Amino acid sequence: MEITFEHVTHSYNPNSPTASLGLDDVSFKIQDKKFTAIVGQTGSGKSTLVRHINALLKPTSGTITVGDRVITPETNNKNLKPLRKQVGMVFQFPESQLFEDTVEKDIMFGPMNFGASADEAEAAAHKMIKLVGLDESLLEQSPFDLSGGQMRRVAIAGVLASDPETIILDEPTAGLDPVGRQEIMDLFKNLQQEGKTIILITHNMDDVANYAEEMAVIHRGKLIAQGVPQEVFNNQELLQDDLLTLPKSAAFAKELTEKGFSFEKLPITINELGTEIEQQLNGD
Ligand SMILES: Nc1ncnc2c1ncn2[C@@H]1O[C@H](COP(=O)(O)OP(=O)(O)OP(=O)(O)O)[C@@H](O)[C@H]1O
Repeated sequence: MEITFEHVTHSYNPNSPTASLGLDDVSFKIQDKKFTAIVGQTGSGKSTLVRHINALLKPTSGTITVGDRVITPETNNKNLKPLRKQVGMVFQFPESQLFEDTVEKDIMFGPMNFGASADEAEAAAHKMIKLVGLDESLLEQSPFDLSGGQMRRVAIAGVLASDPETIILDEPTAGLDPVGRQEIMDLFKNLQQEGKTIILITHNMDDVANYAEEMAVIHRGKLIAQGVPQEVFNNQELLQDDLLTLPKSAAFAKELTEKGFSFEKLPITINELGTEIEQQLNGD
């Protein structure tokens, strides 16, 4: 689904002395079936931004269009189920939202809430537990007997079980070990290749470089850059003003420029870096 923000401003506690601006006149498009990363410093407004996509937050002014649904300041909370089914959200530390006494019931909760029969929801639980790399035997266990990484996967399976068209991931791999992180990121990439729209909030620039096709940079509630990662990570103004950190490969390439290498554009992945170095050593 294409998602369009038009002049979206969000003020927390408007008309009160504690009012704070979460988003400030943001306009941009998130393309259908693409993998888009949202980056920015802590407190820049990333979570505020994505919470408008399934109307968990309403704009103070402006509109958000999600497929054929338009969200405005007047949107009320009735009839949001179709939107919430279309747009699945994996929150930060989603395992904190597990609450049923078995893993199976936890994964079945979403689909049943959206109208699936118990049989359909059970079939979805069996499919999703395998998809997130866990053994089906865990379905009968209490989610609270699992490791942190397993709980995280169960929570993700619960969101996927409703088969949302768009999946929003708010730092889904925070606190996971590198192998677990890569497995989860590969899962999201596979889902995107199967036709889902993926929106990822992350502080990990290597994940952006390796997985995202588009990225948006938020700073103090404003959208300050958007484009393909290779272009955005080569935006000198953002780098000079410390509004963006570089992926490891690009940072390493930058250091190599002091050792006689030169790059027309900083390579952002290890593969690109390897190819560039090889060509330069061979004098190509
Ligand atoms: N419920 C709230 N009430 C008041 N202000 C809030 C609330 N939630 C967020 N804010 C403020 O809105 C701004 C944006 O916060 P937001 O959580 O969207 O940032 P973020 O980029 O997701 O941060 P992080 O990377 O730390 O998760 C911050 O100044 C924050 O203090």
